[in-house]
Amino acid sequence: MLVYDYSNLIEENIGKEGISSNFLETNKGLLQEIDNEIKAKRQDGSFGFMELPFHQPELNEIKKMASDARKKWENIIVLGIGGSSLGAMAIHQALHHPFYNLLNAEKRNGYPRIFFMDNVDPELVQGILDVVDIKHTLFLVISKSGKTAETLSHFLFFLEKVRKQGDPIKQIIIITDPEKGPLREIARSEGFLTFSVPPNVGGRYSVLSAVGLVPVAFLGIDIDALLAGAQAMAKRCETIENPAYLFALIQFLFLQKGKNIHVMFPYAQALLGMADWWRQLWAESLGKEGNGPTPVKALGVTDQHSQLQLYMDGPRDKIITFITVKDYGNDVFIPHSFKDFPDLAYLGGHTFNELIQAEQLATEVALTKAGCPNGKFVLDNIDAFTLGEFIYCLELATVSCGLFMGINPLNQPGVELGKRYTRALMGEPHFQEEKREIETLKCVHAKV
Ligand SMILES: O=P(O)(O)OC[C@H]1O[C@H](O)[C@H](O)[C@@H](O)[C@@H]1O
Repeated sequence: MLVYDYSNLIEENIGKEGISSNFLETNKGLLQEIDNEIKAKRQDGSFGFMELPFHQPELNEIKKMASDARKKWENIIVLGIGGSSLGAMAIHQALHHPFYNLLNAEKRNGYPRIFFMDNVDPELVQGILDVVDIKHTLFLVISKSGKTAETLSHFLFFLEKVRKQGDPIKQIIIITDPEKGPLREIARSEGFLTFSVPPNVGGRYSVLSAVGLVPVAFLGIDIDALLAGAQAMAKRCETIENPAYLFALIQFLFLQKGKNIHVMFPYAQALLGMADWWRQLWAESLGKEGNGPTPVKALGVTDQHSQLQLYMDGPRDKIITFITVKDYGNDVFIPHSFKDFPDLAYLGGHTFNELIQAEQLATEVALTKAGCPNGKFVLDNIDAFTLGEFIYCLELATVSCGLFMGINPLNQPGVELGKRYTRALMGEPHFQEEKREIETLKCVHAKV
């Protein structure tokens, strides 16, 4: 069971930088208000992501399709960006192999290799053709809006290749809004197989919909367990003192104290993708109206040797959240050699599990001693159930934090403007006004 430990955020442990130990009492009224608002928004359908663990009309179809088709394909290429790829990428990385992006060269236990095309760098687009054989590749085209330029460009590029070398009807699956958007229309007219993203679930909250479930089902990941974990967390969140609300409230209280850099620091290589997924969720949801925390991802132990000096001794503008794992599942001993060298001898006979745990605890205690607020999510192990708990917890925490801050955690007006400018620059005729704005923008060109 996922636990959120906030001991080192309390004054008694951390000193004057911390929050008072009766912060829960003091904020009970506020928590109750937010809880009421969340329940109302769930009821009126605004927070559609809260239904995903319980309501999956396409679940059986996803499972059947994935189990029938996965042995057939050598490769899966996901064409999607942001919320349409980060979640599946994170789950895959967490449950399959921490080096998934390096080791994609081989099929894993008979399941397809997976590639996430989440950039339009021409090197990447062209480069994938050296690695996969188009004839043996299934494409998952994922876009909630169906309008994202990056995803549509990839779609056009690969569709042409498939038309020449394969069969688009067999090789392309579209995941998009059930009714509207160009991808839905194209799927209808071309007859592509589709799955739906519920209209009331925004991209970055969609990992537990077909957006995340379809790609990971193809890899043999237990999507029932993923949803069961999310359900279990949702049940825990029926009472006010739950990990999601407390995490959100604490981040909010520290934000008010000027700690506007929020660091997610997993001590597990496999969870780096989860920190990346959370980074989008937190940044796009909470960066609004001139306010908001800057989410940073770090990796234990790697970043002890890169970022920790700054966290420990730099400006007091950070709150750190470790993610720790009790059982890594795969333990490895450090051999006894060079017993006469004290610098090596003490390591021999320990496991790497012990070493990573010791390094995490050492960092935690050092940060606490230095007065740097730090909390932690404690995971028993890394499995589909725990990831489901974690995902739901952080999604709920994100909207809660947004409500504490008094902003809308569901929109992303800043990103939308950039998307419109891209379309204007690429010649989309409906975006003439944006084109004029770009042309008339009086920028000072200061260059050396
Ligand atoms: O799923 P799509 O509609 O293609 O959107 C993909 C991504 O586009 C933008 O960057 C949004 O800010 C993200 O929240 C979204 O996940």
